[in-house]
Amino acid sequence: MKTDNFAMPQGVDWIPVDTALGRLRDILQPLARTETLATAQAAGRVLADACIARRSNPPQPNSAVDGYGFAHAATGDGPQRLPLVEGRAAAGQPRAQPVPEGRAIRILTGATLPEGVDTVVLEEDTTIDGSAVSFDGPVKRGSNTREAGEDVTEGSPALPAGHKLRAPDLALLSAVGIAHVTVHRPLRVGVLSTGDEIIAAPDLPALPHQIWDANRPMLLSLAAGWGYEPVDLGHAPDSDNAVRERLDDGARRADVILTSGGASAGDEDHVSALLKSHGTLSSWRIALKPGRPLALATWEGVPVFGLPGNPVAALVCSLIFARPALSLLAGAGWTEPQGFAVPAAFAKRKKPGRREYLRARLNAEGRAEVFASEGSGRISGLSWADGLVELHDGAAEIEPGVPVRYIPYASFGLV
Ligand SMILES: Nc1nc2c(c(=O)[nH]1)N[C@H]1C(S)=C(S)[C@@H](COP(=O)(O)OP(=O)(O)OC[C@H]3O[C@@H](n4cnc5c(N)ncnc54)[C@H](O)[C@@H]3O)O[C@H]1N2
Ligand code: MOO
Repeated sequence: MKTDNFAMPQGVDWIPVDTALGRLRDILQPLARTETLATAQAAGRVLADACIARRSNPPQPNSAVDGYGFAHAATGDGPQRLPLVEGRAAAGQPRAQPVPEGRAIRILTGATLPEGVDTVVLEEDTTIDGSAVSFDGPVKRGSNTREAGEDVTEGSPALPAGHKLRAPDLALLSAVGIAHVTVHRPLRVGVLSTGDEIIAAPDLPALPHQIWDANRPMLLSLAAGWGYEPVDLGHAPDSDNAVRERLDDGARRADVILTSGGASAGDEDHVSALLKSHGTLSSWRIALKPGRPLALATWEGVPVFGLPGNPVAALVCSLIFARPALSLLAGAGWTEPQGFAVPAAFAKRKKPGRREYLRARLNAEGRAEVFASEGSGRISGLSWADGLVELHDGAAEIEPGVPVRYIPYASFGLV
């Protein structure tokens, strides 16, 4: 981190979402640990260095189709008839002898163009009579061929540092001869739940006043889905010592810690209290619904995101704040979710002052419908939804048909 705390400038009270995001982006820096992996094993990892093409793709000019190759110079308008040379050129079986001007050769897709061939005519556009191929001219010079390096040239960057490797990237790197890549080590994301009412797992008995931990499995799974190493820090009751012990454990085993619960300023909000007494807490009151309280701190130098306890707020805060922040820490840079304007299937009057995220999904007409309740404890709405509708900070009068910004879960890397 560039500074050891997340303090907002003096006088900032309710923090607009964009200000909070800008602040996080300024404060956080990538963690430097890297390792070298075989390209084939590196899917999901983030490149620490640019990958420079060891050779061009394609390495040599070749044919894009099955057909007949020849020198363009010997052809013209109208019917063409070129005698065929013996043999053929096929992928992996290059032809050593040149093709004389005025003659043609049988050539297959992917075959290196033999010397003397710069143009290929598609098999379906030809007729063969004995030892000659006929077709209608004119044929464009270079047609149905692929130039050496037309895709990637040797020595050029095939992929930049910070790129997260996906399946197609393994194809590209392999094609240009890159067998090993230097990648960031996966970010270790510690997840801790807090609260006296929380029972660690649903296979344990719970009294009526107790609830099973819903946030921890959700956050661990989010971290894993984003390509990080989830580190389960368990659950701590509302006691300074218990929370302290878990945070110490987290600082040893994780690069960043997500806690949930105890983030606001109530009597039992031990996470805030403890982080504050440790000296590096900034409690951000964000102009956001749901997810108003967000505690940001460092514990033994490890960034801690104190997410609100309500599961809906915990998820929204994770998607909006933790996701881009973790991406930056992991070396993949800041990320913005991709949203789409779609007509609303609902009506809502919104007051100015807070940005709102509504649990949403697209109906059969491609309109965004929203979950019946905005209650921050209504976990079922998170499962009902396939994404979020984002309502900007100002006032809004939404009627059915009015365009709204819909962000699918998939745009948040939530699958
Ligand atoms: N006086 C005020 N009270 C509250 C405010 C406020 O600004 N002033 N903000 C409200 C909002 S908004 C939220 S969100 C919550 C956030 O509170 P905490 O982060 O301190 O969370 P808790 O009080 O510990 O829990 C809130 C709620 O969530 C349940 N919970 C907590 N952890 C889990 C878990 N792991 N799995 C399932 N459910 C969990 C907890 O039982 C509570 O019902 O504060 C409001 N109050
Ligand atoms: O963050 Mo709270 O859940 O907005 O309601």
